[in-house]
Amino acid sequence: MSETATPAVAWSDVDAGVMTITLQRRPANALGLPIIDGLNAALDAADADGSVKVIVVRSDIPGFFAAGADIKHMSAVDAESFTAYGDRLRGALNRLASADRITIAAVDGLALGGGLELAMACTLRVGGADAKFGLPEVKLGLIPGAGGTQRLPRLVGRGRALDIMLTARQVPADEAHAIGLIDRLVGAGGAADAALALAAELCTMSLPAQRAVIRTVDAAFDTPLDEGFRFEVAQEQDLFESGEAKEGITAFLEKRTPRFV
Ligand SMILES: CCCCCCCCCCCCC/C=C/C(=O)SCCNC(=O)CCNC(=O)[C@H](O)C(C)(C)COP(=O)(O)OP(=O)(O)OC[C@H]1O[C@@H](n2cnc3c(N)ncnc32)[C@H](O)[C@@H]1OP(=O)(O)O
Repeated sequence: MSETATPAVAWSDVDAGVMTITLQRRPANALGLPIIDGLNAALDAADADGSVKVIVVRSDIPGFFAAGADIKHMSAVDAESFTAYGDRLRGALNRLASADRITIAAVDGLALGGGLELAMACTLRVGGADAKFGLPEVKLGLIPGAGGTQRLPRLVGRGRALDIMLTARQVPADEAHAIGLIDRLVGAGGAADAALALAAELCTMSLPAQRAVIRTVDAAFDTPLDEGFRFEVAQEQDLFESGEAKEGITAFLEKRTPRFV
């Protein structure tokens, strides 16, 4: 089937607070404009629907989550276009990273270059045992220019990040889980189902409280400790005065499941 017949990105209706975004651009989910624009369209749909609490990003291409920026297109653009297209890719990934909801990358197969940078822009990562991860840009004379040099060290530490980026090697899923690059390791081919199960579990909690946890944890990487403690207290205070905390505390005392918004 031609690429034009099948959109590069599809997204589901919202099911109990969960939206699934599926990357389906053959042959390798190369991150060219079809995927960049499709990802933005999917995020527009999520923003338009106030009921989305968790987004799962998965691939429908066997063997690939996403193989990175589109090298075929890269060979055909000049420096100005390279930067312009790069800005569009970076914009889409940063929009994913700042989505006002939890995002989970479900990785079966290869997540390389911009494909891993897309996964690292998500809140959490679930990897199947057959998944492999890498930032091989130095093989192309480039660097991971869609957030990889900033997000990978924050996830795995400076030394491991340099090892992965300087050697351009592919990191198997069990190692990726051991070093903190992925958060859940499941059976081969099982990442999407496991991510959806995790999403359902997350949807039973308070999203405003989860957003505050993400904000305060992310602040820890760029904030002196005392300032971070103050930020944490301020977040806690705001939540305690919110209806969410009142519902959560009341539900506990009434021995029932909280009904969060
Ligand atoms: C209009 C938009 C323009 C976009 C371009 C400009 C954007 C600029 C962005 C700025 C940079 C941001 C930072 C990100 C940078 C990157 O991500 S650079 C790319 C990093 N990724 C890689 O280096 C991986 C390249 N691929 C491979 O190494 C191998 O393909 C593989 C993944 C290891 C699989 O190997 P194998 O099983 O042998 O299969 P292949 O035959 O090699 O591949 C199958 C088909 O898939 C195509 N393909 C694979 N990767 C890409 C890719 N990244 N871009 C485009 N196409 C890719 C490959 O060409 C094969 O296609 P066919 O030959 O047509 O079958």
